Amino acid sequence: MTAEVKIKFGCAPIAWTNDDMPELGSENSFEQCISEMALAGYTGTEIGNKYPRHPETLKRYLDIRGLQVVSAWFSSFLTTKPFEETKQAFIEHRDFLHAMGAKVIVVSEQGHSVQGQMETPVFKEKPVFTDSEWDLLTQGLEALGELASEKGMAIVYHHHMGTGVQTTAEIDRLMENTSPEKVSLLFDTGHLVFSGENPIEIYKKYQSRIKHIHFKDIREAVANGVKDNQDSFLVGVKKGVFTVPGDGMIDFDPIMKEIIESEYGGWIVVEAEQDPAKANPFEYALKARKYIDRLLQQKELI
Ligand SMILES: O=C1C[C@@H](O)[C@H](O)[C@@H](O)C1=O
Ligand SMILES: [Co+2]
Repeated sequence: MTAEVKIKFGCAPIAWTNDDMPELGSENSFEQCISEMALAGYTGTEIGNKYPRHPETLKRYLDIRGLQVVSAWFSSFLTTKPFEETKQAFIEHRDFLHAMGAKVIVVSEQGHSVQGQMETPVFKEKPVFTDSEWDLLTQGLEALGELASEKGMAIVYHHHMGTGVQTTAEIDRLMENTSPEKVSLLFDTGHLVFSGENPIEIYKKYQSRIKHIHFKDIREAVANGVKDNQDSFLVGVKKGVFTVPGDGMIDFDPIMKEIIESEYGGWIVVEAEQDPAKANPFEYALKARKYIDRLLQQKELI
């Protein structure tokens, strides 16, 4: 090794069983999922709906496979529900992740979100927050950030297709109106490129606040089709808009260069939801791991 790579690589279970559409991959078991992740060379995992929710039980399954919990998704409803409701659910989620040794908590605002709606065109009908909803969001996120820091953790905000924080302007507004001490950012390559944003620009601008990364690639023709046909986010996923890094339109080489130059020391999680009946999750997880290794080898980092 010629230089120190501080990045750790994890894999998301969504390629085996999709939490947004549990019928996708319902046949894949929890143990198959984590065994295949480990076999493909990952050391971290996020949490899916088949994972045991009891920390000691989950640890037993993961430890013997050399896996650790990196984070897990949390849906906030700061713009549509009383803060207390989000707060109670968040504390439960935080305490579980803390018991599992995770350092960051993925948060995404689902108030007015269309990401889970099968019939709603994702580009045309994504929500746009009003000024007062923005205030509820930014103040609520700062409060969640304070709750996270009570346990030495941080919240990482997940910009997402079909939500009120999707575009560059919306990410900018969120970052400008929240304190870096309380709200960090998750950088998801797939969502940025699908939305038409420039991932390098976002990475450069917010590298000091990016504490978690999701790597996914985009099948360009499918993404264009989703836009032209006015498909929903979920229909786009079923059609195969997402795939693993190295299999789509995104050039990860300059992205990896920025990440390495910024001395990023967190996790990069390969998260490429697609229909497991069409894209074997183990095969694709391995393909991504080999592609990432090739990128690091070209930079003489491994
Ligand atoms: O991080 C994520 C979690 C999923 O549930 C979501 O829909 C996916 O697209 C994603 O990026
Ligand atoms: Co993601």
